[in-house]
Amino acid sequence: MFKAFRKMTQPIILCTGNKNKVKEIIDIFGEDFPYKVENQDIDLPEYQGEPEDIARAKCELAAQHVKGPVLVEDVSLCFNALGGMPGPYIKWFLMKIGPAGLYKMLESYEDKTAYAQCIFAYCSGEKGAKVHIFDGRCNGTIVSPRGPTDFGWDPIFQPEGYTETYAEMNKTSKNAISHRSKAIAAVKEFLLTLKQ
Ligand SMILES: O=c1nc[nH]c2c1ncn2[C@H]1C[C@H](O)[C@@H](COP(=O)(O)OP(=O)(O)OP(=O)(O)O)O1
Ligand SMILES: [Mg+2]
Repeated sequence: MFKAFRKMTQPIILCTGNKNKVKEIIDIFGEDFPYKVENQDIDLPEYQGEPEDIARAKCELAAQHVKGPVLVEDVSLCFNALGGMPGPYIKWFLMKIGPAGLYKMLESYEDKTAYAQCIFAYCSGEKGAKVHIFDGRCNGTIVSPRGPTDFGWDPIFQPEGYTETYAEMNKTSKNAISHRSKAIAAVKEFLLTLKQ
């Protein structure tokens, strides 16, 4: 079946400055993924707005810069009690108040549910090429921080149906159910069926 695919000669450039993302993305694509994916740490400005529009704009900037196939992703952490905030602004909240501060934000609310959202955007980089969007979500609860603190808000996000936070889970378990893996499943399907 794989003979039907022609490997792209040009690598897909994954534009992100986040090394933890790169590791998870490469692991989730897996070894049998027939495209070469290379990371470029390009600091792309992020617009304000809806998550999909942010990812789209980020992808357009990446494509202009790389002038070839690009993949970007934008992650939101949305608290249901707060109408989806911090959402795409989670990075700045995390930087200013940390995971424990984020948990405290929900102190006066009974509803501690949240969802993690990962939006991938792909563009071939050809003139006038459109941006393709892929959305992956994982529902969960915001809890007092537990587990290693090496990746963002992982210590406060406990996915639905699990007793461990993302941070406490081993990487294989997180990658099997995460917002990121759901979005990547859609990216993979699209790229594997791309007519070349
Ligand atoms: O699976 C995750 N588990 C825990 N934390 C995570 C995850 N994925 C992203 N994060 C953090 C990184 C950043 O603080 C914010 C998203 O912001 P976001 O703009 O998408 O990431 P970023 O600026 O680090 O990298 P990029 O260069 O791809 O924009 O949530
Ligand atoms: Mg960013």
